[in-house]
Amino acid sequence: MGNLSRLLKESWTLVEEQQDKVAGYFYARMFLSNPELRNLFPVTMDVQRARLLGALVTSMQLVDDPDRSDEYLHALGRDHRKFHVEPEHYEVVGGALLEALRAFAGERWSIEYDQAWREAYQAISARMIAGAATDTNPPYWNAEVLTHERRGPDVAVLTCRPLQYPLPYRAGQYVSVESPRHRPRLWRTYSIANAPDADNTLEFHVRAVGAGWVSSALVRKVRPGELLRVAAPMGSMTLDASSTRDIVCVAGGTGLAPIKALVQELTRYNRTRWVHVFFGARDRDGLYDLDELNQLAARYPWLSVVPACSDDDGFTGEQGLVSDVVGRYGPWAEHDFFVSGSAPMVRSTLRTLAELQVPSIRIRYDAFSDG
Ligand SMILES: NC(=O)C1=CN([C@@H]2O[C@H](COP(=O)(O)OP(=O)(O)OC[C@H]3O[C@@H](n4cnc5c(N)ncnc54)[C@H](O)[C@@H]3O)[C@@H](O)[C@H]2O)C=CC1
Repeated sequence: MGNLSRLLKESWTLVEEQQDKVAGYFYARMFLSNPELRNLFPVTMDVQRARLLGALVTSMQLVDDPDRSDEYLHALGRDHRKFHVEPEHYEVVGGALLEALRAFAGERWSIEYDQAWREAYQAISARMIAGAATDTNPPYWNAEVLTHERRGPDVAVLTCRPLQYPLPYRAGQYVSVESPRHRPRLWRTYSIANAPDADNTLEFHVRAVGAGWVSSALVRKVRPGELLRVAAPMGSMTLDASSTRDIVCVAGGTGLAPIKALVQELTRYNRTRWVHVFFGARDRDGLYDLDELNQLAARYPWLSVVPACSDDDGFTGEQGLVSDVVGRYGPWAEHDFFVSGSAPMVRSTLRTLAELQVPSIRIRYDAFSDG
């Protein structure tokens, strides 16, 4: 670990347990010094509160890994154009962040820590600003909802189409989505569940969970004909067309979305790579897209699908967490992996794969937040 990243981690431990208060103070400072910034944020701040601070801290942790962070931060800068963020706003956010950290770290805060956060923030914001500046696309796309299908009490599969410009993306990537009618200024990330196609349709798989405000609106309120806003694509869980390795996809719940897009892309050119999809859900109803996956498997001989239920004794297929089920098959040492689901599901799957000696360089996944 480099010195900068050590200083950041060390100083973060001074405030980590008071994150909520740090976030509250951070926003208060920001809005006090620049009241016009308040309009960039949702009316109700509950959900937003931990977001910006959380994203800043995650970005800080990437400072040691310029290759990974460059691509990520350029994309994040492009994505932030949807908030109408201007370069000068970055300075205000940086100032408020430092004030909040200083206020809560107390006497143990040092000049060294102060400089480390300044330096890291400067590097991050420069890359985000550069990413935004080179983007010639609109800050977001207005997209009309075409179809909306409930697949169980909490899950919906919906499709939409950008109105004016096509949205360029790669299969496996994700975008932020806003419903201006039902949840103005609240954005939540979803993977696009289909590969890019000529009619520019985008498919999303959404589960309404707990405090997930945007997700509950997308499942329960949004109807065909309404407009959504969709921001710039992000994420690196994409296919390497030059690889000749066979593929294993591990999906938990609606984490199936990007896997479905990857499989669809493979149907266009794959002849030689075996593709195994493990699809885990709590119960049979949670296997909301299994019929379509089975139809694809019937049509493409290189595709196999293994469904698994973790909380359904009556299910006759595989039982258990999908992260364990994948470990019962194999051997997997020569495969490319794609993993998608909740953060705990991704962590458990990575542990299983590490035990099976799968080199981490062959595993692709994107960190995803719920909301
Ligand atoms: N909607 C989308 O476009 C995308 C969603 N995601 C994420 O996927 C998740 C899907 O959530 P739900 O559908 O509610 O799935 P869920 O929480 O019901 O889990 C489905 C299955 O995932 C596995 N799993 C869950 N927790 C696990 C753990 N701690 N260890 C090992 N395996 C575990 C189990 O096999 C379980 O049956 C969400 O966290 C969402 O953010 C990820 C990528 C895209």
